[in-house]
Amino acid sequence: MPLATTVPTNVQTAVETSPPAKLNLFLEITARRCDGFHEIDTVMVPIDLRDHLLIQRLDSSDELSMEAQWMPSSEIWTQKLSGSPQSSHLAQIPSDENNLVIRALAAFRKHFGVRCGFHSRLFKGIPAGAGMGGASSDAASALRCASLLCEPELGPAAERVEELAAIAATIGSDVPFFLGLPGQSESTVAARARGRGELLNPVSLRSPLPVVVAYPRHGLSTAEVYGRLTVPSETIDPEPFLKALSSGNRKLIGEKMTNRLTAPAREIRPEIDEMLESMWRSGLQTCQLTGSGSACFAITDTIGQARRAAARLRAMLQPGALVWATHTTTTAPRVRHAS
Ligand SMILES: C[C@@](CO)(OP(=O)(O)O)[C@H](O)COP(=O)(O)OP(=O)(O)OC[C@H]1O[C@@H](n2ccc(N)nc2=O)[C@H](O)[C@@H]1O
Ligand SMILES: Nc1ncnc2c1ncn2[C@@H]1O[C@H](COP(=O)(O)OP(=O)(O)O)[C@@H](O)[C@H]1O
Repeated sequence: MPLATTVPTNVQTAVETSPPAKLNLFLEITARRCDGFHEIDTVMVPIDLRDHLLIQRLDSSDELSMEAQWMPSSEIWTQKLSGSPQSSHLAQIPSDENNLVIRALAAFRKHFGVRCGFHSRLFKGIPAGAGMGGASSDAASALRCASLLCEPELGPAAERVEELAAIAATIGSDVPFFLGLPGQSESTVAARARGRGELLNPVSLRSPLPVVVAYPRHGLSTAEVYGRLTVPSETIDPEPFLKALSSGNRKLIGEKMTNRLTAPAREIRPEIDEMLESMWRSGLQTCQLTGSGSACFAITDTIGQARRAAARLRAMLQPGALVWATHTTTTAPRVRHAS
Protein backbone atom coordinates (compact mmCIF):
# COMPACT_ATOMS: atom_id res chain seq x y z
CA MET A 1 0.00 0.00 0.00
CA PRO A 2 1.59 3.36 -1.02
CA LEU A 3 2.32 5.67 1.92
CA ALA A 4 -0.27 8.43 2.08
CA THR A 5 1.51 11.71 1.43
CA THR A 6 -1.09 14.08 2.85
CA VAL A 7 -3.17 13.83 6.00
CA PRO A 8 -6.90 13.29 5.17
CA THR A 9 -8.89 16.51 5.53
CA ASN A 10 -11.97 14.93 7.15
CA VAL A 11 -10.17 14.57 10.47
CA GLN A 12 -12.47 14.85 13.46
CA THR A 13 -10.19 14.34 16.43
CA ALA A 14 -6.68 13.02 16.94
CA VAL A 15 -4.68 11.61 19.86
CA GLU A 16 -1.01 10.74 20.26
CA THR A 17 1.20 8.70 22.57
CA SER A 18 4.72 7.24 22.83
CA PRO A 19 4.72 3.41 23.05
CA PRO A 20 7.70 2.14 25.12
CA ALA A 21 9.95 -0.82 24.36
CA LYS A 22 10.44 -3.65 26.89
CA LEU A 23 13.17 -5.90 28.21
CA ASN A 24 12.82 -9.46 29.51
CA LEU A 25 14.84 -9.63 32.72
CA PHE A 26 13.81 -13.28 33.27
CA LEU A 27 12.48 -15.63 30.59
CA GLU A 28 11.93 -19.36 31.06
CA ILE A 29 9.99 -21.71 28.76
CA THR A 30 8.15 -24.43 30.65
CA ALA A 31 6.34 -26.38 27.90
CA ARG A 32 5.35 -26.49 24.25
CA ARG A 33 1.58 -26.10 23.83
CA CYS A 34 -0.62 -28.04 21.43
CA ASP A 35 -1.53 -24.74 19.71
CA GLY A 36 2.10 -24.29 18.59
CA PHE A 37 2.87 -21.65 21.19
CA HIS A 38 4.96 -22.16 24.37
CA GLU A 39 4.11 -21.78 28.03
CA ILE A 40 6.42 -19.01 29.20
CA ASP A 41 7.31 -17.50 32.57
CA THR A 42 8.85 -14.07 32.04
CA VAL A 43 9.36 -10.80 33.90
CA MET A 44 9.24 -7.74 31.64
CA VAL A 45 10.00 -4.08 32.29
CA PRO A 46 9.09 -1.20 29.96
CA ILE A 47 12.02 1.12 29.09
CA ASP A 48 12.20 4.73 27.96
CA LEU A 49 13.07 3.86 24.33
CA ARG A 50 9.99 4.73 22.33
CA ASP A 51 8.01 4.94 19.12
CA HIS A 52 5.58 7.79 18.55
CA LEU A 53 2.02 7.09 17.39
CA LEU A 54 -0.61 9.59 16.28
CA ILE A 55 -4.11 8.33 15.43
CA GLN A 56 -6.81 10.45 13.81
CA ARG A 57 -10.50 9.50 13.81
CA LEU A 58 -12.21 9.74 10.40
CA ASP A 59 -15.98 10.00 10.58
CA SER A 60 -16.69 10.20 6.85
CA SER A 61 -14.76 7.04 5.93
CA ASP A 62 -14.29 3.54 7.28
CA GLU A 63 -10.68 3.41 6.01
CA LEU A 64 -7.77 2.15 8.15
CA SER A 65 -4.82 4.01 6.63
CA MET A 66 -1.27 4.39 7.90
CA GLU A 67 1.97 6.22 7.28
CA ALA A 68 5.08 4.75 8.94
CA GLN A 69 8.67 5.96 9.08
CA TRP A 70 11.77 5.70 11.23
CA MET A 71 12.78 8.65 13.46
CA PRO A 72 14.27 11.06 12.51
CA SER A 73 13.98 9.64 8.93
CA SER A 74 14.17 6.21 7.27
CA GLU A 75 17.27 7.29 5.31
CA ILE A 76 19.16 8.32 8.46
CA TRP A 77 18.02 5.19 10.29
CA THR A 78 19.15 2.89 7.46
CA GLN A 79 22.53 4.63 7.23
CA LYS A 80 23.00 4.43 11.03
CA LEU A 81 22.22 0.71 10.92
CA SER A 82 24.31 -0.24 7.96
CA GLY A 83 26.59 2.65 7.08
CA SER A 84 25.16 2.69 3.60
CA PRO A 85 21.80 3.57 2.03
CA GLN A 86 21.64 0.25 0.17
CA SER A 87 20.09 -1.99 2.82
CA SER A 88 16.81 -0.13 3.04
CA HIS A 89 15.14 -3.49 3.66
CA LEU A 90 16.27 -2.99 7.28
CA ALA A 91 13.95 -0.01 7.46
CA GLN A 92 10.85 -1.76 6.08
CA ILE A 93 7.86 -1.13 8.34
CA PRO A 94 4.60 -2.66 7.07
CA SER A 95 1.87 -0.02 6.60
CA ASP A 96 -0.92 -2.45 5.71
CA GLU A 97 -2.76 -5.16 7.65
CA ASN A 98 0.64 -6.65 8.51
CA ASN A 99 1.23 -3.76 10.88
CA LEU A 100 -0.08 -4.62 14.36
CA VAL A 101 -1.46 -1.08 14.69
CA ILE A 102 -3.83 -1.72 11.75
CA ARG A 103 -4.60 -5.20 13.10
CA ALA A 104 -5.41 -3.75 16.55
CA LEU A 105 -7.67 -1.01 15.12
CA ALA A 106 -9.53 -3.54 12.93
CA ALA A 107 -10.04 -5.84 15.94
CA PHE A 108 -11.20 -2.87 18.07
CA ARG A 109 -13.80 -1.83 15.45
CA LYS A 110 -15.07 -5.38 15.04
CA HIS A 111 -15.39 -6.02 18.78
CA PHE A 112 -17.22 -2.77 19.58
CA GLY A 113 -19.15 -2.46 16.30
CA VAL A 114 -17.56 0.95 15.63
CA ARG A 115 -17.91 2.28 12.05
CA CYS A 116 -15.48 5.23 11.87
CA GLY A 117 -12.13 5.04 10.10
CA PHE A 118 -8.69 5.80 11.55
CA HIS A 119 -5.56 7.31 9.99
CA SER A 120 -2.36 6.39 11.86
CA ARG A 121 1.05 8.03 11.68
CA LEU A 122 3.77 5.86 13.21
CA PHE A 123 7.25 7.20 13.90
CA LYS A 124 9.57 4.30 14.84
CA GLY A 125 12.35 4.60 17.40
CA ILE A 126 12.29 0.94 18.57
CA PRO A 127 14.28 -1.33 16.23
CA ALA A 128 12.30 -4.16 14.62
CA GLY A 129 13.00 -7.80 15.42
CA ALA A 130 14.96 -6.70 18.48
CA GLY A 131 13.07 -8.60 21.18
CA MET A 132 11.88 -5.27 22.58
CA GLY A 133 8.21 -5.69 21.65
CA GLY A 134 7.98 -2.66 19.35
CA ALA A 135 5.06 -3.91 17.28
CA SER A 136 3.21 -5.24 20.35
CA SER A 137 3.67 -1.93 22.17
CA ASP A 138 2.33 0.01 19.18
CA ALA A 139 -0.69 -2.33 19.03
CA ALA A 140 -1.50 -1.78 22.73
CA SER A 141 -1.21 1.99 22.26
CA ALA A 142 -3.47 1.82 19.18
CA LEU A 143 -6.16 0.07 21.27
CA ARG A 144 -5.93 2.74 23.98
CA CYS A 145 -6.02 5.57 21.39
CA ALA A 146 -9.09 4.09 19.65
CA SER A 147 -10.82 3.60 23.02
CA LEU A 148 -10.34 7.31 23.81
CA LEU A 149 -11.34 8.47 20.30
CA CYS A 150 -14.58 6.43 20.46
CA GLU A 151 -15.80 7.72 23.84
CA PRO A 152 -18.64 9.65 22.12
CA GLU A 153 -20.33 6.39 21.13
CA LEU A 154 -18.85 3.92 23.67
CA GLY A 155 -18.66 5.97 26.86
CA PRO A 156 -15.61 6.43 29.17
CA ALA A 157 -12.49 4.53 28.08
CA ALA A 158 -11.85 3.44 31.69
CA GLU A 159 -14.87 1.11 31.43
CA ARG A 160 -13.27 -0.89 28.58
CA VAL A 161 -9.91 -1.88 30.09
CA GLU A 162 -10.84 -5.56 30.62
CA GLU A 163 -12.28 -5.84 27.08
CA LEU A 164 -9.17 -4.21 25.60
CA ALA A 165 -7.02 -6.83 27.39
CA ALA A 166 -9.06 -9.61 25.76
CA ILE A 167 -8.65 -8.02 22.31
CA ALA A 168 -4.92 -7.44 22.98
CA ALA A 169 -4.32 -11.15 23.62
CA THR A 170 -5.65 -11.94 20.13
CA ILE A 171 -3.20 -9.49 18.51
CA GLY A 172 -0.01 -10.89 20.10
CA SER A 173 1.28 -12.60 23.24
CA ASP A 174 3.13 -9.51 24.50
CA VAL A 175 0.38 -6.97 23.70
CA PRO A 176 -1.55 -7.32 27.03
CA PHE A 177 1.62 -6.40 28.98
CA PHE A 178 1.84 -3.03 27.23
CA LEU A 179 -1.78 -2.16 28.07
CA GLY A 180 -0.91 -2.06 31.76
CA LEU A 181 -2.54 -4.41 34.27
CA PRO A 182 -6.36 -4.15 34.54
CA GLY A 183 -7.38 -3.16 38.04
CA GLN A 184 -3.93 -1.79 38.83
CA SER A 185 -2.97 1.84 38.60
CA GLU A 186 -3.13 2.28 34.84
CA SER A 187 0.58 1.93 34.24
CA THR A 188 2.87 -0.92 35.24
CA VAL A 189 6.53 -0.76 36.18
CA ALA A 190 7.16 -4.49 35.81
CA ALA A 191 5.04 -7.59 35.30
CA ARG A 192 5.36 -11.36 35.39
CA ALA A 193 3.71 -12.88 32.33
CA ARG A 194 2.74 -16.54 32.04
CA GLY A 195 0.66 -18.68 29.74
CA ARG A 196 1.40 -17.46 26.22
CA GLY A 197 2.30 -14.12 27.85
CA GLU A 198 -1.22 -12.90 28.52
CA LEU A 199 -1.54 -13.96 32.20
CA LEU A 200 -0.11 -10.97 34.06
CA ASN A 201 0.81 -10.25 37.68
CA PRO A 202 2.39 -7.00 38.91
CA VAL A 203 6.00 -7.16 40.10
CA SER A 204 7.47 -4.47 42.33
CA LEU A 205 10.62 -2.55 41.43
CA ARG A 206 12.34 -0.70 44.31
CA SER A 207 13.34 2.10 41.88
CA PRO A 208 13.83 2.59 38.13
CA LEU A 209 16.72 0.50 36.75
CA PRO A 210 19.33 2.22 34.53
CA VAL A 211 20.12 0.05 31.49
CA VAL A 212 22.37 -0.04 28.41
CA VAL A 213 20.68 -1.54 25.33
CA ALA A 214 22.58 -2.61 22.17
CA TYR A 215 21.09 -3.68 18.83
CA PRO A 216 23.49 -5.54 16.51
CA ARG A 217 21.99 -4.17 13.30
CA HIS A 218 19.99 -7.22 12.12
CA GLY A 219 16.79 -8.37 13.79
CA LEU A 220 15.48 -11.87 14.48
CA SER A 221 12.15 -13.55 13.77
CA THR A 222 10.43 -14.44 17.03
CA ALA A 223 8.81 -17.48 15.42
CA GLU A 224 12.17 -18.75 14.08
CA VAL A 225 13.84 -18.44 17.49
CA TYR A 226 11.00 -20.24 19.26
CA GLY A 227 11.06 -22.82 16.47
CA ARG A 228 14.67 -23.71 17.28
CA LEU A 229 14.11 -23.97 21.02
CA THR A 230 14.48 -27.27 22.89
CA VAL A 231 12.08 -27.11 25.83
CA PRO A 232 14.21 -27.86 28.94
CA SER A 233 13.48 -30.97 31.02
CA GLU A 234 14.41 -28.96 34.13
CA THR A 235 13.38 -25.31 34.36
CA ILE A 236 14.88 -22.45 36.39
CA ASP A 237 12.85 -21.40 39.45
CA PRO A 238 11.95 -17.68 39.13
CA GLU A 239 11.71 -17.13 42.93
CA PRO A 240 15.41 -16.25 43.49
CA PHE A 241 15.19 -13.71 40.63
CA LEU A 242 11.94 -12.22 41.97
CA LYS A 243 13.50 -11.88 45.45
CA ALA A 244 16.57 -10.18 43.93
CA LEU A 245 14.35 -7.81 41.94
CA SER A 246 12.36 -6.76 44.99
CA SER A 247 15.62 -6.26 46.92
CA GLY A 248 16.76 -3.68 44.35
CA ASN A 249 20.31 -5.08 44.56
CA ARG A 250 21.50 -4.55 40.96
CA LYS A 251 24.39 -7.04 41.25
CA LEU A 252 22.08 -9.75 42.61
CA ILE A 253 19.46 -8.99 39.93
CA GLY A 254 22.16 -9.41 37.29
CA GLU A 255 23.29 -12.74 38.77
CA LYS A 256 19.74 -14.16 38.77
CA MET A 257 18.66 -12.90 35.31
CA THR A 258 18.25 -15.56 32.62
CA ASN A 259 16.77 -15.97 29.13
CA ARG A 260 16.02 -19.46 27.76
CA LEU A 261 15.77 -18.10 24.19
CA THR A 262 19.46 -17.06 24.15
CA ALA A 263 20.75 -20.42 22.83
CA PRO A 264 18.44 -20.64 19.76
CA ALA A 265 18.90 -16.92 19.05
CA ARG A 266 22.71 -17.27 19.11
CA GLU A 267 22.51 -20.23 16.71
CA ILE A 268 20.70 -18.03 14.18
CA ARG A 269 22.63 -14.82 14.85
CA PRO A 270 26.22 -15.57 16.03
CA GLU A 271 26.95 -11.84 16.30
CA ILE A 272 24.95 -11.90 19.54
CA ASP A 273 28.02 -13.56 21.11
CA GLU A 274 30.25 -10.76 19.84
CA MET A 275 27.79 -8.18 21.16
CA LEU A 276 27.67 -9.78 24.63
CA GLU A 277 31.50 -9.99 24.65
CA SER A 278 31.84 -6.30 23.66
CA MET A 279 29.35 -5.31 26.38
CA TRP A 280 31.36 -7.25 28.95
CA ARG A 281 34.60 -5.63 27.73
CA SER A 282 33.00 -2.18 28.04
CA GLY A 283 32.63 -2.85 31.77
CA LEU A 284 29.03 -4.09 31.85
CA GLN A 285 28.67 -7.13 34.11
CA THR A 286 25.06 -8.28 33.72
CA CYS A 287 24.65 -8.68 29.95
CA GLN A 288 21.70 -10.63 28.49
CA LEU A 289 19.57 -11.05 25.34
CA THR A 290 16.08 -9.58 25.61
CA GLY A 291 13.12 -11.70 24.47
CA SER A 292 13.82 -13.54 21.21
CA GLY A 293 16.56 -11.01 20.40
CA SER A 294 18.56 -9.70 18.73
CA ALA A 295 19.04 -6.76 21.16
CA CYS A 296 21.09 -7.26 24.33
CA PHE A 297 21.04 -5.23 27.53
CA ALA A 298 22.77 -4.75 30.87
CA ILE A 299 21.72 -3.14 34.16
CA THR A 300 23.96 -0.52 35.83
CA ASP A 301 23.89 1.11 39.25
CA THR A 302 23.42 4.65 37.95
CA ILE A 303 22.37 6.33 34.71
CA GLY A 304 25.81 7.99 34.65
CA GLN A 305 27.47 4.56 34.57
CA ALA A 306 25.05 3.54 31.80
CA ARG A 307 25.96 6.61 29.71
CA ARG A 308 29.72 6.05 30.17
CA ALA A 309 29.47 2.33 29.33
CA ALA A 310 27.31 3.11 26.28
CA ALA A 311 29.96 5.56 25.02
CA ARG A 312 32.69 2.92 25.44
CA LEU A 313 30.54 0.31 23.73
CA ARG A 314 29.76 2.54 20.73
CA ALA A 315 33.50 3.03 20.22
CA MET A 316 34.03 -0.77 20.19
CA LEU A 317 31.19 -1.85 17.91
CA GLN A 318 31.17 -2.11 14.12
CA PRO A 319 29.36 0.71 12.27
CA GLY A 320 25.70 -0.19 12.16
CA ALA A 321 25.11 -1.34 15.73
CA LEU A 322 22.90 0.97 17.85
CA VAL A 323 23.44 1.63 21.57
CA TRP A 324 21.22 3.46 24.08
CA ALA A 325 21.62 4.42 27.74
CA THR A 326 18.15 4.64 29.26
CA HIS A 327 16.08 3.39 32.24
CA THR A 328 12.95 1.45 33.08
CA THR A 329 9.67 3.38 32.91
CA THR A 330 5.95 2.50 32.97
CA THR A 331 3.64 0.84 30.43
CA ALA A 332 0.46 2.51 29.17
CA PRO A 333 2.00 5.93 28.35
CA ARG A 334 -0.35 8.92 28.55
CA VAL A 335 -2.63 9.31 25.53
CA ARG A 336 -3.13 13.01 24.89
CA HIS A 337 -5.23 14.93 22.38
CA ALA A 338 -2.93 15.81 19.48
CA SER A 339 -2.28 19.49 18.89
C1 LIG B 1 9.69 -13.64 22.77
C2 LIG B 1 8.82 -12.63 23.47
C3 LIG B 1 9.19 -12.55 24.94
O1 LIG B 1 8.53 -11.50 25.58
O2 LIG B 1 8.94 -11.30 22.96
P1 LIG B 1 9.69 -10.72 21.65
O3 LIG B 1 11.04 -11.29 21.58
O4 LIG B 1 8.84 -11.15 20.49
O5 LIG B 1 9.70 -9.24 21.85
C4 LIG B 1 7.32 -13.03 23.36
O6 LIG B 1 7.12 -14.32 23.92
C5 LIG B 1 6.82 -12.99 21.93
O7 LIG B 1 5.57 -12.35 21.96
P2 LIG B 1 4.94 -11.83 20.58
O8 LIG B 1 6.03 -11.20 19.77
O9 LIG B 1 3.73 -11.06 20.91
O10 LIG B 1 4.60 -13.23 19.88
P3 LIG B 1 3.36 -13.52 18.95
O11 LIG B 1 3.28 -12.47 17.90
O12 LIG B 1 2.17 -13.84 19.79
O13 LIG B 1 3.86 -14.92 18.30
C6 LIG B 1 4.89 -14.92 17.31
C7 LIG B 1 5.40 -16.35 17.21
O14 LIG B 1 6.24 -16.61 18.36
C8 LIG B 1 6.03 -17.93 18.85
N1 LIG B 1 5.56 -17.85 20.25
C9 LIG B 1 5.17 -16.65 20.78
C10 LIG B 1 4.77 -16.60 22.11
C11 LIG B 1 4.76 -17.78 22.87
N2 LIG B 1 4.36 -17.78 24.16
N3 LIG B 1 5.16 -18.96 22.31
C12 LIG B 1 5.56 -19.00 21.01
O15 LIG B 1 5.94 -20.09 20.50
C13 LIG B 1 5.02 -18.59 17.91
O16 LIG B 1 5.74 -19.24 16.89
C14 LIG B 1 4.30 -17.39 17.33
O17 LIG B 1 3.76 -17.67 16.04
N1 LIG C 1 4.04 -1.43 14.49
C1 LIG C 1 5.08 -2.16 14.06
N2 LIG C 1 6.35 -1.73 14.23
C2 LIG C 1 7.40 -2.47 13.80
N3 LIG C 1 7.29 -3.70 13.21
C3 LIG C 1 6.04 -4.16 13.02
C4 LIG C 1 4.88 -3.42 13.42
N4 LIG C 1 3.78 -4.16 13.11
C5 LIG C 1 4.23 -5.30 12.55
N5 LIG C 1 5.58 -5.32 12.47
C6 LIG C 1 6.36 -6.47 11.99
O1 LIG C 1 6.73 -7.18 13.19
C7 LIG C 1 8.09 -7.61 13.15
C8 LIG C 1 8.61 -7.73 14.58
O2 LIG C 1 8.61 -6.43 15.12
P1 LIG C 1 8.92 -6.16 16.69
O3 LIG C 1 7.74 -6.47 17.52
O4 LIG C 1 9.49 -4.81 16.75
O5 LIG C 1 10.07 -7.20 17.05
P2 LIG C 1 10.13 -8.21 18.31
O6 LIG C 1 8.94 -9.14 18.15
O7 LIG C 1 11.44 -8.89 18.13
O8 LIG C 1 10.06 -7.41 19.56
C9 LIG C 1 8.77 -6.55 12.29
O9 LIG C 1 9.88 -7.11 11.61
C10 LIG C 1 7.67 -6.12 11.29
O10 LIG C 1 7.74 -6.87 10.10
